[in-house]
Amino acid sequence: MAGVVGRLIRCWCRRAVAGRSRSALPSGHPALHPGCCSLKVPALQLHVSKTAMGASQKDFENAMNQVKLLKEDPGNEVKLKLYALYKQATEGPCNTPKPGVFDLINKAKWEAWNALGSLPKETARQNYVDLVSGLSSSSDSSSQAKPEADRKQAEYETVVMTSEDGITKIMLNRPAKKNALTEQMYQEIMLALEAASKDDSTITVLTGNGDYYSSGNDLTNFTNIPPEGVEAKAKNSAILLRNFVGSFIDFPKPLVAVVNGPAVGISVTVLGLFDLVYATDRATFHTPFSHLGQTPEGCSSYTFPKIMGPAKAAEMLIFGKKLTAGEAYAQGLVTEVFPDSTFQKEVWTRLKAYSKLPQNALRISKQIIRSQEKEKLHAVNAKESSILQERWLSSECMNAIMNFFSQKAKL
Ligand SMILES: CCCCCCCCCC/C=C\CC(=O)SCCNC(=O)CCNC(=O)[C@H](O)C(C)(C)COP(=O)(O)OP(=O)(O)OC[C@H]1O[C@@H](n2cnc3c(N)ncnc32)[C@H](O)[C@@H]1OP(=O)(O)O
Repeated sequence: MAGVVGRLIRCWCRRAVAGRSRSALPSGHPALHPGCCSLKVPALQLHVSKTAMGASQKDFENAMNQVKLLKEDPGNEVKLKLYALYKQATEGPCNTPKPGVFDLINKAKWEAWNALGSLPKETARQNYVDLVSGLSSSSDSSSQAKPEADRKQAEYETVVMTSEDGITKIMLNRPAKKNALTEQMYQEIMLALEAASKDDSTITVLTGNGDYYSSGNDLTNFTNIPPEGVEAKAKNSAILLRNFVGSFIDFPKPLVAVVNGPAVGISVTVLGLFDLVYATDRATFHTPFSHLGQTPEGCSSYTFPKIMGPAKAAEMLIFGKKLTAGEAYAQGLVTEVFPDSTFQKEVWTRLKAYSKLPQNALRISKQIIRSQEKEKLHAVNAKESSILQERWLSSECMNAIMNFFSQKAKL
């Protein structure tokens, strides 16, 4: 553990001495880079959508996220199209000098972009959204060819995904670490939610294995600093956080938290985006953000004051007051509390009964309720993530993380 503390201190000092290092994200398209495969560049036949100029900035951002979740490599030709449309949509017509004849990769990218001529930004944005939507549906249909049960579990190491009786259960599975959320786990939860949104189940459940629901963000996430530096890490983490919370905001089916024990940090804040929260009476709800030099996420800066009123939300989110399950119920964060001895039995009996209700009616009712707020929630998510990106670089945050590891090292 002393090693971890040492690494943290070195990273922090490097940042202080070296000043601001640049982002690890390459310029150009955020997710796909045609340069890594073959260099054949076909003539680009760009399809101009019937609904040109209809895609909003949010549709565009969703499509960019969708690209990251594609299960199959779409190939060089498509990647070049995506790259070109992305550049056209964000920067307009190609405005950079043509790369030299031996700079094959950048030349291919430049030619793809340049081929779009003066295509309006809005049309490029719409074409990008259309192209991604086509890719997502074909990647879904090809993955459906595999037996669902095999496909589901084989993809995950940190969560267990099962489907039974119309209920898909996503179980956080690092009980020895109190289900602290590693970067891999954030990714796997997003993938699992994506799969659950498309499977034939009626209800999706998130729960934890062991005595904890989750102890929140795994603090060792702060110690894996890439060579690009701590700022690049913070930037990538803010993108990860935003995508993670976004997948709860956009989840289309009834989503239930089965809170089997204490919950900390981000595992608490996203509860405001669930449709039902069932808790054992052993559960507690704790958001020690200020203690960690951090600020609220998971849209809690918006959902908590709405759910429990600003005064109680402030006690939790600003001052880090830990709530018992009974208190969380009284404040509207929890739907119902069950005695620990009968928790699993009672909750699953209830959920099995709910899962027999007409599937489409449940889904549509959820969407009516949530759609009123979606735009707002995405805006709050973006703001919270960008504030945290700055916070993670603060000495308050770094010192708090070092304290956690120093305490452990002393034990
Ligand atoms: C810049 C990079 C960021 C990248 C992240 C991307 C997106 C993140 C966005 C969210 C940001 C923050 C939101 C939050 O979630 S803040 C809350 C963070 N969580 C905590 O502060 C909890 C820390 N843990 C504890 O206080 C205690 O462990 C506990 C949960 C109260 C349990 O105490 P205990 O005595 O019952 O058990 P303990 O022996 O401590 O734990 C068993 C082992 O598990 C390890 N562990 C538990 N929780 C965490 C954790 N959150 N991170 C890392 N490790 C954790 C603990 O260290 C023990 O390990 P070991 O057996 O000693 O090896």
